[in-house]
This record gives sequence, structure tokens and C-alpha cells, in this order.
Amino acid sequence: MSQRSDELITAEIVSEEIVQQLLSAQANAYAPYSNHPVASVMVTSDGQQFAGTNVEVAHYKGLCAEASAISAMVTAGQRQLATVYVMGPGDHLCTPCGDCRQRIREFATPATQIKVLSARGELMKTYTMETLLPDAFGPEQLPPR
Ligand SMILES: O=c1ccn([C@H]2C[C@H](O)[C@@H](CO)O2)c(=O)[nH]1
Repeated sequence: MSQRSDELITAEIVSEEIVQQLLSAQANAYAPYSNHPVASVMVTSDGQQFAGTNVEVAHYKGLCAEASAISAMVTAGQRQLATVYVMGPGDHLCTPCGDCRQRIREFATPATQIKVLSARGELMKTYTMETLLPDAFGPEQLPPR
């Protein structure tokens, strides 16, 4: 497996419960166009967990796993992210797309951790919002309504 030196920087183990949720969501991915199944689990500040997977559409404007998981979280009335997990297929670093970085930002705090795993459940890299989307635009930049 080829790796850049900044990858696999930690020996931290992700809990078996989270890995199983990711694997289970990834197994249900609907990704017939890209053949690139992704899973995400959002852990809220009160410890609840919400899984999501990518849902593609023939017009190619499908939903990312992170967006699915955030939708489930918000639907359940939760809005504060403690940890975001993302599992892609294979060993490449499957980082959230630009759109999802902004979506995560909406519900993140400076302490929120974004953890990217390989399909084998190995933690590859941990980001904060500041490393994932530096100087991000956010709700605070809008004038009071
Ligand atoms: O972090 C990511 C990266 C990609 N995808 C999905 C979108 C699309 O369905 C497929 C290929 O880009 O992977 C996600 O769900 N999350």
C-alpha cells in the first residue's frame, strides 16, 4: 500500500461499534454510477450516533454519505457535532467533498474531529474544522437577522 508521509499518523483505534456501523452503512450504499461506496457516522455532543451512506441518482446529482448522516442527525433534533467519521472504499483517503466540508462546518465546533478511515476500519487521518476548511465561512459571518 502506498502512503504519503502525512497519512496514517496515528495508532488510535476507532471503536468496534463505530466501525461496524460504518461497514453496515457502506454495505447499503447506492452507488451504481461511481461504484464508490462511502459511509459516515456523525456523533453528536451528547453521544448519539447517526449513520449515512451515499445515494446516487441517474442525473448524477446524488447525495454524499456525510450529507445523509447529517440529515438523519438534524431530523432527530440534533445539531452539534463532536466527531465525524468517514469510511471510503479501499485504502485511499476519502475526505469529504467541498460541499460536505461546508455542511459539516454548519454543525461543528472548533473541537469537532473529522476522522477518515480505510475500508478495513483503520484510522487514516484526523482533521479539525480548521484543517479541513481553513477560515471557513459560517453562520457567524452573516449579519444578525
Ligand atoms: O467523502 C465523500 C466522497 C465521496 N462520496 C461519494 C459521492 C459519490 O456518490 C461517490 C463518488 O464521488 O462517492 C461521499 O459520499 N463522501
